[in-house]
Amino acid sequence: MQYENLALHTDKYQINMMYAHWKHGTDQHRAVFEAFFRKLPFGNGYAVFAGLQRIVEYIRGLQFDERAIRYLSEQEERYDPEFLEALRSFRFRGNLYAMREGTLAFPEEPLIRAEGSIFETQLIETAVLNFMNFQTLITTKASRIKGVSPDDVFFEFGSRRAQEADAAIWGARAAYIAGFDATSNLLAGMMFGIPTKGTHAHSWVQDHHTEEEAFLQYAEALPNQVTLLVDTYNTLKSGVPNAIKVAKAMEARGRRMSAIRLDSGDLAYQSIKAREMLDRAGLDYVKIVASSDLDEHTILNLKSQGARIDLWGVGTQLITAADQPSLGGVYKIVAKEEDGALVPTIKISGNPEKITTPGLKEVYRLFDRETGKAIADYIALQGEEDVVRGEPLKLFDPIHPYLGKLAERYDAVSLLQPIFRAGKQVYELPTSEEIRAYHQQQIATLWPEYLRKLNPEKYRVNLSERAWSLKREMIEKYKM
Ligand SMILES: Nc1ncnc2c1ncn2[C@@H]1O[C@H](COP(=O)(O)OP(=O)(O)OP(=O)(O)O)[C@@H](O)[C@H]1O
Ligand SMILES: O=P(O)(O)OC[C@H]1O[C@H](OP(=O)(O)OP(=O)(O)O)[C@H](O)[C@@H]1O
Ligand SMILES: O=C(O)c1cccnc1
Repeated sequence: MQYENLALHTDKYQINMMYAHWKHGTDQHRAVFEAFFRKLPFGNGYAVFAGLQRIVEYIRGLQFDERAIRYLSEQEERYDPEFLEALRSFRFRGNLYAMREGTLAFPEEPLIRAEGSIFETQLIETAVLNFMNFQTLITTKASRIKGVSPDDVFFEFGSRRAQEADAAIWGARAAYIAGFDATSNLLAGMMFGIPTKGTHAHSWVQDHHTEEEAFLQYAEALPNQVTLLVDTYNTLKSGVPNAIKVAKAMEARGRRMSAIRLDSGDLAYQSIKAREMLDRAGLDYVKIVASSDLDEHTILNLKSQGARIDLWGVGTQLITAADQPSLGGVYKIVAKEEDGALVPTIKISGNPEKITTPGLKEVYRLFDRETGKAIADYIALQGEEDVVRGEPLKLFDPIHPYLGKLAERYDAVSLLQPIFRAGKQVYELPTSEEIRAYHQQQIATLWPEYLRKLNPEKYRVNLSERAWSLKREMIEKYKM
C-alpha cells in the first residue's frame, strides 16, 4: 500500500485537542512551542541537530486529503463534519524557527520553535519530534564515530539492518552530513546527492568455483572500482594471496586495484598482516577496508592495536543507534494567548529536570573573539538586547551558582533561524554537502575536552537572569 500524505502522521490526541479547541472557539488562539532534549545521547559531549529538511518538506505538504478526511469521519470520537471541513482547508500558516542542520546542540536549549495558532502548532508535534529525534540521534552517532579518526574514510553500510526504509535512507543522509564519506544506499545517494560506494558480498565468491576465479571475474567486469572481500575461506592463506594475484594481473593491464575488505576475525591482526603482504608485493596503494559490527569503541580499540585499516564500513551499530535507540526530544508549550496577548506558561514537575522554561526564547552561541572557540550557549527571553549588543554577560548556573563566569569579549550568534514566516518558507535548504562542511566548521569551534568520547567536559548552557527570574517567579506562583 503506497500512501505518501503525512497529515495523519500524528498522534490521535493532537487531533482530539484540536477538535476540543475548535468546539470552544479557541483554535485560532496563538501558542508557542519549543523542541529540545534533556540528555545527550551515547555519553557524547554534544549532539548534532538534524531533521530540518524532512520537517520543511512535511510542513510544506501538510494538507488533509479526501482519504484522510474520510478516515477521520469514521473515528469513534464522531468529529463534527464542520471540523472536518476546517481540516480540509487547513494549511500551516505559522512561523517556524530552527537551528541549521549540522549545528552542535546541547540539552535544555530550544532546537526548534513553532509559533502560530494552537491548532497548527499542536498538530505538528508528533511528526516534528519523530524527524528531529531520529535524525539528530543518528547524526550524533555518526559524528561521534567519524570523530574517532577524522582522517580515515567512512562508509555507511546500514540499510539492511535499519528499522525499515525511511530509517535507512534518512540515516544514510544523517551519516553523510556528520562526516561519513559515502553510503551503500543508492536511493539515498540519488535523493540527497551523497557519494555511493559498493564492494561485493560473500555470495559472489561462493557463487564461483574458486575464490581466484571470483576475484578475476569481478575485476574484469568492474575494473575502475575493485575492492575484493578476502575473508570467505581464509583471509591470510587464500583471500589476500588471491587478491594480490588479481592486483598484479590488473597492473599488467595498466589498472590499479582499489582495496581489499576484511569482514570477520581479528581485524587488527589481519589488517597488519595483510598490509605487510600487500606492501611486500609492491601494492602499497591498495587500501584496506574493514567491516563487521563496528562502532566508535571497536574502531578506537582497533586503532590502539595498530590496525592498518584505511576505510571503515559501518552499518548496524550506527543506523540503529544500538547503544541508545532514542534521543528523547520533547515539544513543550512555552507561551499561550490570554486576552489577546502572549503570556508565558510553565509545566511544573516533582522532577526538577522536567520543569519547563517559560517564555519565548532565543539561543545564542557565544564565541571567544580571540580564539573563535565557543564559550557557552546563552538562552535569553526574546527582546533581551544586552547579548545582541555584546555587553558583558554574567553566566550563571542556577543549580550551581558558584560556577559563575563573566563573558566579555564575545561574538553572539543566534542559533534559531527563521524557516517559515506566516506559512511561507523563507529558508533555502542547503545541500547535503553544504551541511557536511558546516558541521565540520561547527566541530572546529569546540575545545577538544568537549569532543572526547569518554567523559567529555559538560558544555555550558545558561539562562539569562531574566529568563531565570521568570522561571523562578512562575514556579513560586504554582507551588502548592
Ligand atoms: N582486534 C580486535 N579488537 C577488538 N574488537 C575486534 C577486533 N577484531 C574484530 N573485532 C570486533 O569483534 C567483533 C567480532 O564479532 P564476531 O566474533 O561475532 O564475528 P566475526 O569475527 O566478524 O565473524 P562472523 O562475522 O563470521 O561471525 C566485531 O564487532 C568486530 O568488529
Ligand atoms: O556489520 P555491519 O556494521 O552491520 O556492516 C554491514 C555488514 O553487512 C554485510 O554483512 P552481511 O552478513 O549482511 O552480508 P555479506 O554476505 O555480504 O557478508 C557486510 O559484510 C557487513 O558485515
Ligand atoms: O559494499 C559493501 O561492501 C557493503 C554494502 C552493504 C553492506 N555491507 C557491505
